[in-house]
Amino acid sequence: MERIMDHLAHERSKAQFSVEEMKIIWAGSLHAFQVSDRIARLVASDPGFRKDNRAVLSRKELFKSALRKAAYVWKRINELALSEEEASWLRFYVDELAYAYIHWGMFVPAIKGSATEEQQQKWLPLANNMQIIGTYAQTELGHGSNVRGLETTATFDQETDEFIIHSPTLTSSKWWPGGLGKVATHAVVYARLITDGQDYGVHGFLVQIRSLDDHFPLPGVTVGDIGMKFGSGAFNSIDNGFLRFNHVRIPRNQMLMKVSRVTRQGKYVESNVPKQLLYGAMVYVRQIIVADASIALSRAVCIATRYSAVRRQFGPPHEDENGKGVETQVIDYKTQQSRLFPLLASAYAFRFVGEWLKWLYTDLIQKLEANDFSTLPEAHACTAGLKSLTTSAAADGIKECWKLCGGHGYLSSSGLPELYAAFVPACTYEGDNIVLLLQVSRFLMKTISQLQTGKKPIGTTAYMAHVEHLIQCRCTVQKAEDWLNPSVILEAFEARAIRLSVACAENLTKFATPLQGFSELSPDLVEAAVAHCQLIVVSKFIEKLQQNIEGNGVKQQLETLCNIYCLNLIHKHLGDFLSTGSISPKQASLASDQLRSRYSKLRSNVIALVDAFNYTDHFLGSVLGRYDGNVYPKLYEEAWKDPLNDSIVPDGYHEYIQPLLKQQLQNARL
Ligand SMILES: CC(C)(COP(=O)(O)OP(=O)(O)OC[C@H]1O[C@@H](n2cnc3c(N)ncnc32)[C@H](O)[C@@H]1OP(=O)(O)O)[C@@H](O)C(=O)NCCC(=O)NCCSC(=O)/C=C/CC(=O)O
Ligand SMILES: Cc1cc2nc3c(=O)[nH]c(=O)nc-3n(C[C@H](O)[C@H](O)[C@H](O)COP(=O)(O)OP(=O)(O)OC[C@H]3O[C@@H](n4cnc5c(N)ncnc54)[C@H](O)[C@@H]3O)c2cc1C
Repeated sequence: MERIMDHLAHERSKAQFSVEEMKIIWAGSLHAFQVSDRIARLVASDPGFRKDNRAVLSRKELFKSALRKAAYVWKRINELALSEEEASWLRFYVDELAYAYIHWGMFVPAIKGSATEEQQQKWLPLANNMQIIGTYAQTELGHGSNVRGLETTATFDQETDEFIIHSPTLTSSKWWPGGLGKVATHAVVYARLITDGQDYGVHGFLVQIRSLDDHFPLPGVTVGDIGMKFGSGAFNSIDNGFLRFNHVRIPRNQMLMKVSRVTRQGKYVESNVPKQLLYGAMVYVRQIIVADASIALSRAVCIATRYSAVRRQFGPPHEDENGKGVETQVIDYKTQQSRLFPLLASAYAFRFVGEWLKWLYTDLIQKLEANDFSTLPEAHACTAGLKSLTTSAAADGIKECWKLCGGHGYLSSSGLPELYAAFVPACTYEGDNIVLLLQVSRFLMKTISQLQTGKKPIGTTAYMAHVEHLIQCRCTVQKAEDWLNPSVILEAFEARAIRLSVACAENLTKFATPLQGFSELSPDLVEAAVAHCQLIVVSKFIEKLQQNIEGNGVKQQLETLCNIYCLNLIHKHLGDFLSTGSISPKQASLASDQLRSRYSKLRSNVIALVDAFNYTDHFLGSVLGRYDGNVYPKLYEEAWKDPLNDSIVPDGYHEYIQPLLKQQLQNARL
């Protein structure tokens, strides 16, 4: 036991940089670090937030436990008079999915984004004080990605000045909204607005669904939970629900009227605000999900890295500090490094691109407030594309992390199965990842067609202004060290992205209609979108390194991580880089040489780099990822806690094992 604990301490002593300074870089600022650190410790030390028994609870127990915790969170927020920032850290570190997640994450943002000032004044205080609990009811049983295809209707009745909300078919039943099944009292419901016999398409409506007195569904409302979901724990603590309306009436002023409104006379009036703002809550949440992806991936990487330093298998005998022969740490296998270190680099890359996306979103909101809608298409493309790119990579990365931990990674007590089960639906919710990449490719094709009209591309597509150069330029790398030059890397990624996009644009002209072309070429369009989004991540990482980064050795570590992130992408997408002629086979081979050398450079710093995430053992929820590295005794202790070990002889022995053994013994004796 002592040896293992000493072992991680020894790893920490090898770090060539200031972990404390890196913690601040990871958190985003000294202030963010201090607040999050304080709240993380507060949660970890409060037995009311215990979560180590989640995997063995039944669905009903798990759900009730999540309700208890959500109520306790609210109590503590009020008792401690936490600020909004502190409260959101508290919810984050409690790490239990419950109705509050959708209430704060989507219901409140939907009201803020789509309701008029007057409506916000009425509804936001109710929501902010939890006098009502809300959900976001958009998806239907038959319609998820295709929002324009939603069937629920909201028909204006001029006589009573009300909308009649109705589910005309089974497929129009709302399906999936979180917190809807058993908890929410209100919902922002997306429905087709019909007035004067005309269908004006999908709009948002605020609908009360349960009584505030006895919690029963209101007349005309049928509501329930959609059933168990993938994995134990994870999303099963939340009541994703179904909802049907049978001619439910709501006052006209419960239509969210920022984008358009219906007058007392039933006239549909559009404002000067683009109708896409109705989808504003999705842009907001997609931006947050990018930050979530870096957190989910960094948690898994922290577990896999610490465990890889503790775990020893095979190898020439080494001597430990006491001169005793020991096996090789699995982290020293080059295969382990080539699977793990790019994930560590990705966690940092996603953190920084998430930071930038938050800035882009804040900038968008400021512009929208000033009636400047010019950056909305780019913000939509960036949030959609980066949500897709980072969640797919993080979900795959978490899965890889459990494999990196071998058999023990498959144990619930490793924390990895639940982390994976809780995170993998991020590839689907808030927009299926492929559907979102197709949105990016549409934006790219539009940008390319506008180049011919002389329109100057801006923001993340600014590189397209250099199309003539990027189409014919040759990568200048001649030796492995040349791959450490950020401008060389950037140009290779720009060349690959633009060449894939231009090839798609040219191929699209060969089809009878754009629709047919988009359909036939959609796999290529998705690849072009991925290349563009990877370029954004690469360029934002490089930009981060150009900032003033303080702390002994911190910048050097970030440079190595950035090199690994970029070179590993080249290695993974070599087909694209070679087929577009963005680099040559010889240069690809030099990139691999450089990548191997970066792994060796990073090796002694990896434990400190995951320590910089500053995750408490409570938040990590993993025996394998414990800070002290004391894995084996704790695994043994955890095994004893399983309910199956409550009794020596298992329940069922007398019914099923004993008679079987007896029968077989008798048969043998005959
Ligand atoms: C697939 C989508 C994006 C739209 O497809 P489509 O029908 O082709 O286009 P539209 O006619 O709707 O759009 C016209 C125009 O607007 C652009 N646009 C689309 N969305 C946005 C947006 N959010 N912001 C700004 N602009 C937008 C679009 O690109 C078109 O531009 P053009 O210039 O080409 O005309 C859409 O239907 C969609 O978003 N589908 C995904 C559905 C989804 O994400 N649902 C989320 C439900 S809530 C949820 O999942 C909650 C989960 C819980 C949790 O978060 O934990
Ligand atoms: C855990 C979880 C929580 C959720 N919470 C909510 C919530 O709170 N509120 C809410 O309203 N919704 C919620 N959803 C629903 C979610 O938003 C939808 O599942 C999502 O938008 C995808 O839609 P879908 O499930 O209908 O998939 P589909 O659109 O049916 O996708 C199925 C397949 O078809 C492919 N596909 C679809 N369209 C195209 C296309 N045009 N081109 C190429 N391929 C295509 C997809 O790539 C996918 O492979 C939640 C979902 C999950 C899993």
